[in-house]
Amino acid sequence: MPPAHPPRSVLYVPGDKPRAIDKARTLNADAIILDLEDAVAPEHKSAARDHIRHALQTPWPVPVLIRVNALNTPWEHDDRELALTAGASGIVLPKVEHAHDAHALSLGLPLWAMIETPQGVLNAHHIAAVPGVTTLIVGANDLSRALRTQPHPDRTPLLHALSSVVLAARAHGKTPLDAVYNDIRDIGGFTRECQQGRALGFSGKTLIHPGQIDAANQAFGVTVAEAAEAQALIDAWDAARAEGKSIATHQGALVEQMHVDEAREVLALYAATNR
Ligand SMILES: CC(C)(COP(=O)(O)OP(=O)(O)OC[C@H]1O[C@@H](n2cnc3c(N)ncnc32)[C@H](O)[C@@H]1OP(=O)(O)O)[C@@H](O)C(=O)NCCC(=O)NCCSC(=O)C[C@H](O)C(=O)O
Ligand SMILES: [Mg+2]
Repeated sequence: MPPAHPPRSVLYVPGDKPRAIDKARTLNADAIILDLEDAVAPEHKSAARDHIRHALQTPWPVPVLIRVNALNTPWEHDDRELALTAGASGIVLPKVEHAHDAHALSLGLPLWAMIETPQGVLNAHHIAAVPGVTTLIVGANDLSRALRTQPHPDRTPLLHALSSVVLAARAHGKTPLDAVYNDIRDIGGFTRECQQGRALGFSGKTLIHPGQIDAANQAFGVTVAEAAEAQALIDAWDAARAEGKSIATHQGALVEQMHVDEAREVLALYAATNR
């Protein structure tokens, strides 16, 4: 199922936890990633594939993707076969480092490439340019480890990488999704990180627990007040244009065509997420 709008909230669900998979069906995340990689121990990979195949036999209300194991792992062949035949909405490929990695998993399905290594960040522009790649996801756990950064509440050590991923995705019209927040008890910290991610230009956030969904939907969504403000700006523009003016002001600020386009996008996201 194609997403109606860029996903605000994308929940990882371990492929070897059928109870969590069943629960995910009832949650209000905008998309689901059924995981075969880091959430699943090697001895559970095979059972996880069976659970995922079974889960995809019944329709889902939102797009469901499969995160396969990285290229050149012992699971690559079986994961690829599942990805090709299970009926997923797309494939999430971890540890993409080069454009040819994305080409290697070109299965005719939308590919969400995880940028979670230094090489991946440096090559994000080339990865985002691959036609089948629709989305870039930051994997901050792997990236922090590879960069030897220290945890920081404002993610200062990762800011360059985070912005590089946004830049690469936006340059190619692809969707950038922010990394997971590991402390499932700390909704305040999670909400602040969502707000930071939105400010940096991400469209949404990847999640690990149902308790994170509402905060992500709110942070990356449009409030009633934001929608009203967008409409007021458009009204000011329309009034100015009706008077033959080329530009307008709204509440003392300059309004040009790009602000109107932005306001229309805000209204479109509001409409798509408030049906
Ligand atoms: C982190 C968890 C292991 C915590 O699990 P648990 O202790 O069971 O949490 P709760 O008791 O609070 O769970 C309450 C109910 O919610 C269900 N649940 C929990 N998590 C999920 C989920 N992700 N999807 C669907 N449902 C979920 C529980 O089953 C309970 O249900 P019920 O019993 O019916 O009431 C756990 O949350 C978890 O496993 N999360 C996902 C971890 C994961 O997927 N990790 C891999 C992706 S993140 C990653 O790899 C990062 C990236 O690559 C990087 O490098 O940064
Ligand atoms: Mg990772």
